[in-house]
Amino acid sequence: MEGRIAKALNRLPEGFIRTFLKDHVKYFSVAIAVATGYWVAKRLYRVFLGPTSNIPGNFIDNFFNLPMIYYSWPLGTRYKYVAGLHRKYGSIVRSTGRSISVADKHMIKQILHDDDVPKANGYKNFQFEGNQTLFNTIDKSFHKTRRRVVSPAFSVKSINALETYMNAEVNVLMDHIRLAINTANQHMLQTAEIDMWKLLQCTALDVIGSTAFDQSFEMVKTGQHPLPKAISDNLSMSALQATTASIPIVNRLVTQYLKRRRVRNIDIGEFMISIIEQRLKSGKRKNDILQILIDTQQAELKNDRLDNRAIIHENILFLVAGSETTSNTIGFAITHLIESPETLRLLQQELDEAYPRDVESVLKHEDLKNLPYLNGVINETMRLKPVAMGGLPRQVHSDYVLGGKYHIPKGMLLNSNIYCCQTNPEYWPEPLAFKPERWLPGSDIPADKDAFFPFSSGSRNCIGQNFAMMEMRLILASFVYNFNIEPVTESVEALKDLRQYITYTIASNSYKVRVSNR
Ligand code: HEM
Repeated sequence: MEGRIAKALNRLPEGFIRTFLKDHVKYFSVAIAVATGYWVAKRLYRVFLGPTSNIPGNFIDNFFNLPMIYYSWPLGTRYKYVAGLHRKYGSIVRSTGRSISVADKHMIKQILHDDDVPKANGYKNFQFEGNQTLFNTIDKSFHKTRRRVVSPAFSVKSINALETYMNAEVNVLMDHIRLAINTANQHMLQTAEIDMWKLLQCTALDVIGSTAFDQSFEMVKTGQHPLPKAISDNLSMSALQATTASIPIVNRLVTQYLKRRRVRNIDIGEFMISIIEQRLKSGKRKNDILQILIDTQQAELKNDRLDNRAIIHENILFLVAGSETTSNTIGFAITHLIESPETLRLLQQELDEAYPRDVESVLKHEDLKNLPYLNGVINETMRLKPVAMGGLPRQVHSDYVLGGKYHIPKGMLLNSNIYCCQTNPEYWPEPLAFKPERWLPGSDIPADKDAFFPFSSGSRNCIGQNFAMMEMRLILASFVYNFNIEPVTESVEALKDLRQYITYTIASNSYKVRVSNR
């Protein structure tokens, strides 16, 4: 060792430093050996003797604590790696030196619900220009107030008032598909090929535009609008920022690049402020989410008022949180129905019984919400394809005991892995099979509702879940009620590459189907 260090020092340029180091090469070697020994011992201690050593995991991961990007390559595939660890080691695993993944239903309930462990610091990466929102804040007291103020917009009464807006957009989608079929028929084709994945994304954006501020983006009709594009650019950049968080130099470069890009994306703020100003100037009241947020400005308590900036950022959040989440879930439901034609037949049968085909009728949420098979299809899709496939990261700010026996040191991440819990064979017979009948009353293989967290749980659960369920029921039911659906060969291939970027999705962002009128 000493000889090797001496040789290496010979390569340094002549001068004081080289002479000094060469004169003291012995001490220098000892210092390096001590530092390396300490580093190795510390890591070995963490793996074999430290407080989390009773939690199994991969030795290399825990010893080196490699940056997250290492496990996330190709981008968006980290969830597969962690699922593999759960398959190998069980319901609780160390997924890196600093992070623990949990797929045990009792422990997830403890983390998210009972102890309400705070969101991980990484959520700050999603704060556009430092603005806190319901989703990205890690400050509990900010969250408590903001949630109380925003909640009326998502009450059952408010959501019911949004059905008209949603139905208008669903009709646009149905007309669009009928037109595609008519055009195909004119060309002597019996079915039309449509990219359902993209169409659903467009529909979800139109729905959120109309319900949030009474302004459809007309994405289904025109295929584009600058606002969703600017928001999705910002979001994918934030994801990159989060993934590089543990490599400070790369993270700093990414952050600087983002700042420049965001300045170019200034139109987001301008677009939103003009909508708010138009609303205030017109003096007309609407039934949308924006109206409820604007109304808070008359609240008695100062803390309960949302200024324009807060309204803008919460609305941007709804656009992000409320679009691909629902569209991808409906999209995945369609992929499952196509893969299993009997489930599609049963769903169509249920809808036909509710709305006999010889009577012209409009599908209403009041009826749809009580259709057991429709709800079974949606729940089963969210079980196997949860939006938050990668889990829900929380961070303990003081030493913490999980499940009565795991000692988690301050600063560690606890990731509630809802996918691995929702496919945990301890709770779900035939865990990977798509079986909507699990959710029917009296089923032989009843769903374990305590092991089902698609909308999370506790104070940070999804505020938009009633909204999402209404939208998903309306769109999915209308689609399968009106059309026959068949797969396209390339789409079967597309399903082989699924990724978790922000939400769980198909890597090619495309899923084509053949449709004809029923
Ligand atoms: C299938 C549809 C949806 C699913 C599966 C879903 C799932 C989730 C999950 C798992 C969380 C917790 C995230 C975390 O802890 O990191 C969440 C939070 C949130 N979601 Fe959803 N979501 C859906 C649709 C929506 C819609 C339609 C909206 C709004 C229009 C929405 C708005 C929000 C907001 C604002 C939060 C943050 C709530 C808080 O921290 O107080 N979501 N969602």
